[in-house]
Amino acid sequence: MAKTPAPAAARTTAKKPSTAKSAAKKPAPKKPTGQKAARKPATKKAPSTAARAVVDGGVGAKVGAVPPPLPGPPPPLPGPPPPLPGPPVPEGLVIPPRPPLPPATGLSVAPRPEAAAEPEPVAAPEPEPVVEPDPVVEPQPEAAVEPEPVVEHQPEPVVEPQPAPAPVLQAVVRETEPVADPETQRALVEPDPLVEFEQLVADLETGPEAQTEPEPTSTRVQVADVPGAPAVDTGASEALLVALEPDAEPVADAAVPALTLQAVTKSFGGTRAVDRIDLTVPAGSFYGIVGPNGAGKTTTLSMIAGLLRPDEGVITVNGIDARAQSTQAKRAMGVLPDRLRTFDRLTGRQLLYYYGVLRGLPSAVVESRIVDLARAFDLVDALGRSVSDYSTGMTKKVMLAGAMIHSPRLLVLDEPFESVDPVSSAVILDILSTYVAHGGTVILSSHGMELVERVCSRVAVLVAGEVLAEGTIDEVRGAGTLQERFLELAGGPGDVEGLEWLHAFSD
Ligand SMILES: Nc1ncnc2c1ncn2[C@@H]1O[C@H](COP(=O)(O)OP(=O)(O)OP(=O)(O)O)[C@@H](O)[C@H]1O
Repeated sequence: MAKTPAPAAARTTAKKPSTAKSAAKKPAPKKPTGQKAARKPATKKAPSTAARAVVDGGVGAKVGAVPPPLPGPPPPLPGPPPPLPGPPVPEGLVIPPRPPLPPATGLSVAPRPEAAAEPEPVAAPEPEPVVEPDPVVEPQPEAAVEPEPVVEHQPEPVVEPQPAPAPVLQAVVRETEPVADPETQRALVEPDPLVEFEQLVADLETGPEAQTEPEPTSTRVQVADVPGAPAVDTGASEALLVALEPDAEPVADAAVPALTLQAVTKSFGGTRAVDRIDLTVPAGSFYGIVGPNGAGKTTTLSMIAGLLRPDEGVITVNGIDARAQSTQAKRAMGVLPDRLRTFDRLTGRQLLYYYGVLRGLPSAVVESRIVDLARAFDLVDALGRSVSDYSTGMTKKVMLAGAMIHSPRLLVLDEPFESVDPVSSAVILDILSTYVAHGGTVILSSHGMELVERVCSRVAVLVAGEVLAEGTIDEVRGAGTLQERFLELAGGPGDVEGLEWLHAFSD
């Protein structure tokens, strides 16, 4: 097909893109299965004195040497275990007000039956059990202070009570460990403290307007069935949009772009991932970033989201310098990161609750929005399950829901439609389009040229870290399609010569 040159209107960089393809990214790390180590039997009975003597090879290990039963009352159970070691709380962390704990959640640190039965007399003094009936002497102090039962059973009561807000917070803090895992946290390759958790914690400082946000009167629209997919509640998306309509508070200056990047640069070692790019995303626009693998899309979006720090350049969000006033900038954003890193040992409901309360929303508002989001994203039946057991598409949907729950003005979405089924994609598109129509701004990356062409108002073509074309869809694609223009800018398909061996089958 003949290639049509881009119109002059499009801001198209004349330079020829590098034909060298960037190295493919490492495959996403396998999701943890969340299995726990098998517990050892909880009630391990202490052997009798004689039996211990046999086991220990002690002298006089004869059956007949079993002493008579103790005359006195049974020794008291060891006291309650020491308090649970608290998770490290980041400095400055302010835990939002929590609703009262539900009854019988198992969160209590009172001694559990297993812990009480656990006292294995490791080195109990044996000498005179009969003449020493004093129950104070008999209980083994080792068992009383042994921390093992506490540590071993600790995770269960935290995760089990699904609708309980308090366990959510506790589990969340504990789940910060994976964030520091170098295998799964590419963003942590550099010594940048701005990780997602910090971002969310910083959002605890959310202003009073969010704290006092009234419960939205979520007009539940009844299900308007999607043909062929009655399970998806598209009506919920409308109800959701009532709740998620971007903050009605007017921006100081409507002419202020939702997002700007000026000469933003990022290198990883010798790899210049983003090379002095300039972008302006008008408020209320649906903005697409496209580019081949390794072009720098994720790096760009991660810098916008505050997950990576630019080496150079300035990013503003609603006119706010994202570096100088990072908390305010982050408060205005909802982020779907490229890799589905999240606290996946929580259930979907817990995760969404966590997203909401860390954004400063009142508990009742969060719970109401969870209902709306779950219906819109077809996650109602999955809310009670651990996110680690979700499919990739389900995980993406619950994280997208979490990005929206505080109705931010700007959504930064890295490949939001990847792995999502067509029906859910249609619902998400519907939600996002209406969100933009109500004044919200979406910036997303995608490999779907047809989708970008259809839904985005503006697009930037990023190749080898540089913006080679930017403008409205019509400006960038010219007389052809966006796909044709993309291939022209990205250097066309790779060279398939040399693969003839593939056609000479090995069997
Ligand atoms: N943490 C990192 N450490 C080292 N190199 C990195 C890191 N992150 C990105 N890169 C490199 O930066 C370049 C841009 O990567 P990036 O992930 O931004 O591309 P992308 O356009 O999102 O690609 P894709 O379409 O495959 O998702 C690539 O060469 C990549 O290998």
